[in-house]
Amino acid sequence: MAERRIAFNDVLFRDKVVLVSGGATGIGRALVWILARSGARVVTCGRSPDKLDALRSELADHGHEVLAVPTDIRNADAVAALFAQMPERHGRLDLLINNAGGQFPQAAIDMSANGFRAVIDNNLLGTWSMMQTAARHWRDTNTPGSIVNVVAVVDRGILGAAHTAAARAGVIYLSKTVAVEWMPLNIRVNCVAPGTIFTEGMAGYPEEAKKTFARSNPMLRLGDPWEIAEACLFIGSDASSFTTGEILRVDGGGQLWGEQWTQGKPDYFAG
Ligand SMILES: CCCCCCCCC/C=C/C(=O)SCCNC(=O)CCNC(=O)[C@H](O)C(C)(C)COP(=O)(O)OP(=O)(O)OC[C@H]1O[C@@H](n2cnc3c(N)ncnc32)[C@H](O)[C@@H]1OP(=O)(O)O
Ligand SMILES: NC(=O)C1=CN([C@@H]2O[C@H](COP(=O)(O)OP(=O)(O)OC[C@H]3O[C@@H](n4cnc5c(N)ncnc54)[C@H](OP(=O)(O)O)[C@@H]3O)[C@@H](O)[C@H]2O)C=CC1
Repeated sequence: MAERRIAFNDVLFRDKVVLVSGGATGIGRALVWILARSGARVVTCGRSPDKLDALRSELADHGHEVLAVPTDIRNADAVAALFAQMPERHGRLDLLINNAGGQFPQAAIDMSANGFRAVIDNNLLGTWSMMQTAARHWRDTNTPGSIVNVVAVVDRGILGAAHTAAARAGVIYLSKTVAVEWMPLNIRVNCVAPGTIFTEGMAGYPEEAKKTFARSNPMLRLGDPWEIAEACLFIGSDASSFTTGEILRVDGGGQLWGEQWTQGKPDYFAG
């Protein structure tokens, strides 16, 4: 990631301040790298301090300074404390990328109330807390802003992940709503919907399912975190100044062709 080619020029984010949630691994880590190399001042968060320390030192080895603050996005006080650090450190915020999130694969019929709620809490309520806190910051400082929410492709549901399908659909329609409500505040709100992307997050999925993931799109391959990061950069930056309320699917065409069973394909659908 220290060397990989970037599709955009290196002035697009020069001196911009960008907050990326969940930056220590996977798509978030690619985002932190690409933004740091594009001249942005990057702030990130995550629950695990160890993972954030590793990220910080990896970037420092290449001359990039990243502010990485242990924060659970489900905790409103922690989110407020995170935002309070930014003006102190960087003076402002230009872009928020809500990438933190996740779920576990399970048949909907077996989900416990608490398991369902945990995924809604993480992906819908946590993301909303970040969005609203950022919008209040931009309103109170009378400065423009941009939000990118990393969601998922929900057009055909997400088999074996009903809780996250519900949460992501919630984020998408929340985004469309505030894209209009917050335009008087000069805040753009867009979503990037990744298809199946090879990240550390895949560790929680059964081997039987992982073997079939490449057939979830007509490219017959998994996506790379860098491919999602570049899409987030495009839609979050001034390169997309006339775009708001949009969903950019980056899924190798998976919304058109392919099957994705997060727990393996049931016999009923085989053959
Ligand atoms: C986008 C789609 C692409 C799907 C497409 C497939 C492509 C795969 C590629 C990867 C896609 C990714 O999104 S990768 C991102 C993956 N990363 C993550 O998921 C990290 C973040 N996730 C999490 O932290 C957890 O999954 C989450 C549940 C949301 C939050 O955790 P908590 O600490 O709050 O949870 P806990 O307190 O431990 O548990 C709360 C309840 O959830 C239940 N629970 C927790 N894990 C469970 C499990 N594996 N199986 C059953 N049930 C589980 C517990 O039993 C509890 O219920 P009770 O027992 O009833 O109390
Ligand atoms: N990979 C894929 O195929 C797809 C991924 N996505 C979504 O893209 C995003 C990134 O996923 P990916 O990179 O694959 O997965 P990872 O598990 O690698 O990354 C998720 C990151 O979010 C952080 N995180 C999770 N919950 C919280 C929380 N409550 N507060 C703060 N940080 C949190 C994690 O760190 P920590 O555990 O330390 O908190 C972790 O670094 C997620 O929202 C994911 O669901 C969507 C579609 C497909």
